[in-house]
Amino acid sequence: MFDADVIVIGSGIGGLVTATQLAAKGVKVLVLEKYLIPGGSAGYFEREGYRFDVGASMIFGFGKQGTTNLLTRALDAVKVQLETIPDDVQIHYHLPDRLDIKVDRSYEKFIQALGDRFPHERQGIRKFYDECWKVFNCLNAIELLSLEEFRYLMRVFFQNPMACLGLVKYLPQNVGDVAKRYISDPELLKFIDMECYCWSVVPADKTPMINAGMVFSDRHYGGINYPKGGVGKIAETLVDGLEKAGSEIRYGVRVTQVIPKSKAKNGAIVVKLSNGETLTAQRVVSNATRWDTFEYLLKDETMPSSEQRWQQRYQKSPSFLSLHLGVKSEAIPSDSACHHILLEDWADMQKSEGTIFVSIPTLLDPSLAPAEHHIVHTFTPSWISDWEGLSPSEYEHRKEEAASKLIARLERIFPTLSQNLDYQEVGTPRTHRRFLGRIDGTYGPIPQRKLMGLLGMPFNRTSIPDLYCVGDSTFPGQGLNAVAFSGFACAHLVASTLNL
Ligand SMILES: NC(=O)c1ccc[n+]([C@@H]2O[C@H](COP(=O)([O-])OP(=O)(O)OC[C@H]3O[C@@H](n4cnc5c(N)ncnc54)[C@H](O)[C@@H]3O)[C@@H](O)[C@H]2O)c1
Ligand SMILES: CC(C)=CCC/C(C)=C/C=C/C(C)=C/C=C/C(C)=C/C=C/C=C(C)/C=C/C=C(C)/C=C/C=C(\C)CCC=C(C)C
Repeated sequence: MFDADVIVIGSGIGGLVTATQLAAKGVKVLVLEKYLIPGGSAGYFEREGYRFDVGASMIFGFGKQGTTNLLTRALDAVKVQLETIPDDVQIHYHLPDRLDIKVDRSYEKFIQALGDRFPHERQGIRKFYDECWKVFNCLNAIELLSLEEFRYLMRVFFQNPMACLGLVKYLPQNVGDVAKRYISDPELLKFIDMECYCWSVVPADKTPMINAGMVFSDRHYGGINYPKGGVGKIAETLVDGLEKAGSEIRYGVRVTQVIPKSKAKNGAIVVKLSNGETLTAQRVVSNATRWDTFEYLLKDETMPSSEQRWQQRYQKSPSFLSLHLGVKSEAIPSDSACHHILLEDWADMQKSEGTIFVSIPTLLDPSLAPAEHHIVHTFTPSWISDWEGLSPSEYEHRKEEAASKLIARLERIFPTLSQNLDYQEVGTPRTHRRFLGRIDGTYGPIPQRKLMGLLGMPFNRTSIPDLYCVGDSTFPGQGLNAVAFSGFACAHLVASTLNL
């Protein structure tokens, strides 16, 4: 029986980065995953020769230089590598009033294209995106570890005081306020809203400036890079590294309860499994969302007041309705971009099934589909409430109906899509809840109202002794590179409590 120092509940990228970072420091880690494969939202499934990504598809963090390339660094730490394929265009936007913009990997090309569409705002566009670079340059100049660890804060401040002061300045700011300082055209401000919404699922005035600095700059610096073999390879490769470093992962193991050490007989924090087993460790890290951790795994405890306050500040974002399509290659011109955003009416941007996201990873890695075929992974925000209380036949009918509507809308970009369908599978918020173990299938926390940037996001420590949280409901929020940061920070903090 493996005697672990640290137990990590869940093998999402947040959990796996925590586990591998600790394992690289010589800690014995046991990861418990309820599903059959690792990765969570960055997992995959296979059907009829297609390998579909379940969620994450546009991957930041695989750059080669600086300090913000956290996925590259996480793999390097446990001596494993992954081949990636550079994506030349981050997103091709198809927006109302024929606003058609490609975000090129080259910053200058992107700024030129946006300026051509809004010539009267050329200067404002440059100033706004240049300010995002200031945030990124501060982040990319410092070692990225736990902001809860005082010695690190002192060290990083003395090593690079200007970068730290820059970050302190931007931590309480939101994108909307910065954009409005430079830009006044209402249509361009809507475009900036969409630039934020498509990864933060909130408009610019609720999106933290630190996160935008990462996304709007890193796409031109390290770039968007797709892992060869599919997004699932990231988690699989991290698991290889974890095992090489002497730690373990168990699959098909659902944690049902965490018992704080004050209630446990031997004074150590306890984890109970659905098969009746109980395990103890010196520290436990939960990669389940904070809602799942405090409302389900700690259901017998009074909710700590810090968590109650967090729940008042943040709400669950919608989940997604996902359409996994296999299509004949005739439907997709070979010079298409891999990622697209489609919206016909600005009033619908935040509505359920309003904005459509598209990812066609086979344009970068054809091995994910049978020869002469593509994957068209299409998703759109959708609330769990729209899918509950239905009979099995109503549920199936609602899925069919939603899929047909999405396909019809997508024909604005790919006019022969419906004629070329080969495979179709629909995932709903219920699917995300069931397979990813995420409450209501949520994509993560979003501010209830306009907040001060990232200041309200909790870090990794919780008020339950020896229990830590990692993943997208901890600082700095959603995104694989963001949860990788949360994993680096969590492992650093846990290691410091173990005097490593
Ligand atoms: N880039 C993109 O295109 C994109 C798209 C969708 C999602 N994402 C990102 O994916 C990230 C998700 O990462 P994450 O690390 O927060 O977590 P995650 O939700 O991906 O992983 C959590 C893991 O914990 C497991 N788990 C949950 N409860 C459990 C229990 N009780 N017992 C055992 N296992 C349990 C789940 O099965 C899952 O594997 C998010 O940041 C999200 O933004 C990115
Ligand atoms: C000492 C003193 C005085 C002071 C100090 C200060 C400091 C140091 C501070 C610091 C800070 C920090 C470090 C911070 C950090 C941050 C980070 C890292 C962040 C990150 C972020 C990232 C992100 C946000 C990302 C994201 C992404 C995403 C979400 C994506 C998504 C996508 C999707 C959904 C999609 C899609 C689309 C299509 C398909 C089209």
